[in-house]
Amino acid sequence: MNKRIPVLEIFGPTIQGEGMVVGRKTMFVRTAGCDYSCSWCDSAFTWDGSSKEDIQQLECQEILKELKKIGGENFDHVTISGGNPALIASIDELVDLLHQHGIEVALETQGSRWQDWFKKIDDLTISPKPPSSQMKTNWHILDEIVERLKENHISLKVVIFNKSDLMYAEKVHQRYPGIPFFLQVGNDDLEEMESDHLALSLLKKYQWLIDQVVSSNTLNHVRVLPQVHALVWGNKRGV
Ligand SMILES: C[S@@+](CC[C@H](N)C(=O)[O-])C[C@H]1O[C@@H](n2cnc3c(N)ncnc32)[C@H](O)[C@@H]1O
Ligand SMILES: Nc1nc2[nH]cc(C(=O)O)c2c(=O)[nH]1
Ligand code: SF4
Ligand SMILES: [Mg+2]
Repeated sequence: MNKRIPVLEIFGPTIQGEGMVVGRKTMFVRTAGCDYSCSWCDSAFTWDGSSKEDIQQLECQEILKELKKIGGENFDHVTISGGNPALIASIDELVDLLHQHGIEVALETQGSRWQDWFKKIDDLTISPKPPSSQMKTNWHILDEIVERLKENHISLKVVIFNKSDLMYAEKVHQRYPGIPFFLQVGNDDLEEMESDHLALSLLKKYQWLIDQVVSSNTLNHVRVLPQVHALVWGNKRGV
């Protein structure tokens, strides 16, 4: 087994800008590689080859050292995202190491692959992909992942760009009614470098999404959120 983890960036402390622990002070570890290629991925550099020279193969001790170097004593929570961290078996050891140091661990993944170490994650977000992404959900795998995690602190988060994405979100929520459910504003302005312009357009999209959800009779026990980090810092990397 390869004990090293392909890491593209380590950053923070910042706040978790999305979903179930939004606002939580956290560090990020972003892994390289994804089994999907979503049309609107805001982290495409993790899988499209454009940053392949930045990938570092790190042991978990080295990751902890880098987290401490950047974050000092100013954090007690680490979010592992990607790419898809669920491709990497050796994250198991990283989760244990962080826990040994009193650090809580969150995970962002799309629900396409299972790892046994999911059971140890403190805040686990599963983000199945709607039609606008051009990806196809494997419902059998998703059913199994949700079933295995029913005792854990998990949530479902669907990014919304249009009405067919909303219909997909309704389907996901109806399929897993007991799981905390988040709808997230989609950002299709990934080239906008003027953060004020981006914030304005994202707020308009947030308003549209709220309007859609309040007028739905299937999306009742749900939460609607923007990507807070995109509102504050725009499309900047490493925040
Ligand atoms: C970059 S992904 C990495 C983790 C995992 N591959 C996944 O998709 O869940 C982290 C989160 O960002 C969301 N995301 C990616 N691109 C986005 C965009 N353009 N607008 C809004 N959310 C986006 C994903 O849906 C996911 O919830
Ligand atoms: N602040 C902040 N919050 C986030 N939540 C999920 C992120 C991700 O890219 O997975 C992300 C990110 O990149 N930055
Ligand atoms: S699954 Fe996540 S990282 Fe992979 S392409 Fe989609 S949004 Fe990007
Ligand atoms: Mg992101």
